[in-house]
Amino acid sequence: MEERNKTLGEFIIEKQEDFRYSTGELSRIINSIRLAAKVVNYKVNKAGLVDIIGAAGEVNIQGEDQQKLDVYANEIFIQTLINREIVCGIASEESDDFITVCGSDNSHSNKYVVLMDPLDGSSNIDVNVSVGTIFSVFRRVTPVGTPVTLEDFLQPGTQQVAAGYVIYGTSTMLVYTTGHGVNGFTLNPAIGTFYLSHPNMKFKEDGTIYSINEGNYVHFPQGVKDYIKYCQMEEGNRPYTSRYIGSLVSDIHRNMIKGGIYIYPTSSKAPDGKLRLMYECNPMAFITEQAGGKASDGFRRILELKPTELHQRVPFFCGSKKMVEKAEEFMAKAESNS
Ligand SMILES: O=P(O)(O)OC[C@H]1O[C@](O)(COP(=O)(O)O)[C@@H](O)[C@@H]1O
Ligand SMILES: [Mg+2]
Ligand SMILES: [Mg+2]
Repeated sequence: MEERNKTLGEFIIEKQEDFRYSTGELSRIINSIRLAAKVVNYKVNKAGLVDIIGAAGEVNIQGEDQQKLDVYANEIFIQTLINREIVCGIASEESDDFITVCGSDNSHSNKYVVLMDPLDGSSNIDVNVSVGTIFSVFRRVTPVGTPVTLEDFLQPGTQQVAAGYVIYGTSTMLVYTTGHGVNGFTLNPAIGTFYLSHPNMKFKEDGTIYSINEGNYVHFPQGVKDYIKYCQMEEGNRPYTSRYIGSLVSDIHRNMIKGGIYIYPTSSKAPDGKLRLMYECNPMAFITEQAGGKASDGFRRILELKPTELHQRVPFFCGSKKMVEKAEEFMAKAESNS
């Protein structure tokens, strides 16, 4: 069958042997994410019609006003994973603590935990701009048959067995890796099937797009200010193009296809940065590296950071390898001059 016409289901069955742990559980997790994404997509596409825009009236553990779609997406993904009894634990941006999934036989027999940002880009919901979902999968480290512990979640990103994102944009796509490259599937809404539309996705080694919220310029570290000025200088293929959607998934997806860098640095307003290591930076870093790009906190490889808290934030530099390396040069130079 022509590669592009392959469905996600056919792809998973064929690649079964590619999974780092060739077990049906991992493919069933990806399939469950697919099913939940279709349900969320239905609402996202009709947000204005079905009154799922606006604030839900609660503040989440991040101290952010939860949007109705944050809450809805969180419930759909969590319930789907629980009902299909394929994971032993779930952590979410929208849930204070991790969720233990013991199974109907109370056996805690499953081997994988899923961490997720159920709705990424919340500020875009009310203005009809693309949003996403991000997920990360680890194999538990405590004994199967016992309740999961925080230790099963707080693993360095290098231990991920799968990671992916859904982008609810001009089309809905599921992009994921199991450690053997990155593949993108586009939903055909007429029949509700995802088709392999972007096989073996790769980051261009260099690029001319930089994505950063320049409104915070005055609050940025000197190295970031110096890199922004570098991007804006008239020299060679610069000035670069500035593109910032305000949805991590969308900005990184575009930069992967066109070449570019996304930066969410520390600032006097966000001393650790804004993005969360466990369910935003780790999964996007795994995908980025699998696509030949680079992801760091400006100094250290994201995937090697040892997590200490479920919702911890880190600075995030992610994208085309040469662009991230150039930004890291400016960070190191500013550090040595300080
Ligand atoms: O509005 P800011 O501060 O530039 O932050 C935008 C960033 O915040 C986020 O929306 C954070 O994700 P959530 O929407 O899941 O909280 C990213 O998707 C996006 O890149
Ligand atoms: Mg997010
Ligand atoms: Mg979110």
